[in-house]
Amino acid sequence: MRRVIVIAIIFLFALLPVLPFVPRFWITLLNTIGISTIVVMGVVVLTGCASITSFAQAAFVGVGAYTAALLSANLVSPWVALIPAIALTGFSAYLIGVVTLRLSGHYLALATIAWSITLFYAFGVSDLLGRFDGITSIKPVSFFGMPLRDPSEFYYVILVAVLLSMLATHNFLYSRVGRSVRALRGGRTVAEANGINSTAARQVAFVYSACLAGLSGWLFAHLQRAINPTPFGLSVSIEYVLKAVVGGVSNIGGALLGSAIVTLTQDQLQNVLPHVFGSNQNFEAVVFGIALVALLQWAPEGVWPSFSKIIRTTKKSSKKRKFKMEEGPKLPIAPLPERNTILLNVEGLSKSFGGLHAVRDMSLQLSAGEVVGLIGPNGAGKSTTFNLLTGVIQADSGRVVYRGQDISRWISRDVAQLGVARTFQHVKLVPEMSVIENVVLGTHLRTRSGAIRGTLALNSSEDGAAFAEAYNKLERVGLSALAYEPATTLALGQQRIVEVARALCLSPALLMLDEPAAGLRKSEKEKLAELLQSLRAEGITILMVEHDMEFVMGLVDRLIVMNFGSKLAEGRPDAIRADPEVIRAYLGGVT
Ligand SMILES: Nc1ncnc2c1ncn2[C@@H]1O[C@H](COP(=O)(O)OP(=O)(O)OP(=O)(O)O)[C@@H](O)[C@H]1O
Repeated sequence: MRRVIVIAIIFLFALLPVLPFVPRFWITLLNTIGISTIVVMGVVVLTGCASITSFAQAAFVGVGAYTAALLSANLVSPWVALIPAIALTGFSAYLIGVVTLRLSGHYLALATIAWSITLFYAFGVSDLLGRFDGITSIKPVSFFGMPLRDPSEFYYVILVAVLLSMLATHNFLYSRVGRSVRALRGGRTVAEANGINSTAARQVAFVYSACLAGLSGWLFAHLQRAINPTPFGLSVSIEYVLKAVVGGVSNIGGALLGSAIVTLTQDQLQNVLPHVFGSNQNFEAVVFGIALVALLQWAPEGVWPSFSKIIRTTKKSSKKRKFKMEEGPKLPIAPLPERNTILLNVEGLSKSFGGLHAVRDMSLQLSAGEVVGLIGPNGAGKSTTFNLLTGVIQADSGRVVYRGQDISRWISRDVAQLGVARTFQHVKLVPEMSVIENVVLGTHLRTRSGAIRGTLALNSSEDGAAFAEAYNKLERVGLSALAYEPATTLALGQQRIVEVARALCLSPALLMLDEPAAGLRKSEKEKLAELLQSLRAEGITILMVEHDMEFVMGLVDRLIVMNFGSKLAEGRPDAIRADPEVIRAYLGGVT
């Protein structure tokens, strides 16, 4: 049904230019909205998914437009110039990204402003690009020998470009690489812990959004057939961000909605206000600014969430994205180390924060296949030890050897590559993703599809296998019934178990669980204990921080007790329970 409605809407838009009662300026407005939607979709990918704010998008449109104008004027047909226009824009974004994406937050936003100004003046002072007068008489795009000079003819090129870029962006965002970009919304720590290179993911988002801007620039050049630097300046970049914010940065539909709302509102204000105020001053900018502030008060997440809610209510259905699962090619499984061999050897690990010794001269050893509990009072240094072992933070001194390899200076994603999976004390799920999408992030290192395969939807078999694996792990932890729910609607205890399922998707040899039983009910704890026992039986080594002594004592082979950053005691549960030092420091206060 949904497909029929979409096809009907596309058909209606395709008919517009030939309907006699449709005024010409509608087509002009729709062309503007279409060209802008493609750029704003890039802003959605950047800001809504990768948490990057860029004010350089108009400048990237300029790179695409000038490349198209130069190539088609001097050398080749406009169609042939399309690929270099997109590729050169993407490449310039890659170069800019290499030097700029190390920054984050407002420093990054400021850097993109600097790039925007730089490129604007580069266009304006270049003789090749016609300085501030620009390039005129750009060749029109031809279709089977017929030049598309009229905006109502070029409208179809824009319509197809908008539809294809929406489809491509959808494919991209729901592909393996797109998910790694969206995972950035959960923070870089969780992305890296699952083996995702968060810097590369940011770079991919930056290049992808620039490619969309390059396509938009190509369309702009051949629609206007004359370009100069003005539409590629900073104020236009700000307008693109504004459109994304108005529409809603978290959805592709928000790009279309935001572009349409802002473009149409600006147009109407320009028409109406001179009559109201009796003068041709720039009143629309003032009224538009006030309307925008009011809108953001009413809908801080943009218009799309309210809009989609209305559609869903009228359809009387709840929207839950399902994913194809394929039992065909299984994902690779890393062989487990031989039972009882030394898996992890930690010697003299220390870490201070300012003057605080969070971990002090900590040593421990894990053998393959055992379950070990790391316990101790609050602030004893357990989570810091976890972070040191998994490369989230670097130790001041000491050595970590995993399966014979010194990994003391390794970063998180490289440690994950060795089959070390973890959960977090403070749950780290990606809020914008469903439960199963969060879990499938754990398969990142066991899958290979790149951005191009994903964008062209050529990854369905591997993706299907990844989702089958994720569903399988959710079944294993008892949460498959909630697979398609938004992750953050689950109870906190269940969210912890989702993290366990995600960690299992990594096919780990060492599973490190930070307070997995916190927030669980008794029956849920029993199920978790059963799961951990079955993992032990399979040969997976488990290191677990836990405060629930009843849970931990019945499960572990060995306990390591920490206090004030150091190891206080180590031994079998019975011995630890009877240790007077441990009772004094910790167990005396724990029930
Ligand atoms: N990034 C940080 N910056 C500064 N201090 C930190 C940081 N991380 C941990 N600490 C401090 O290091 C000490 C050990 O913290 P840690 O979280 O490792 O303890 P813990 O044993 O896991 O405690 P809990 O059981 O309460 O989680 C605490 O005093 C904590 O405040």
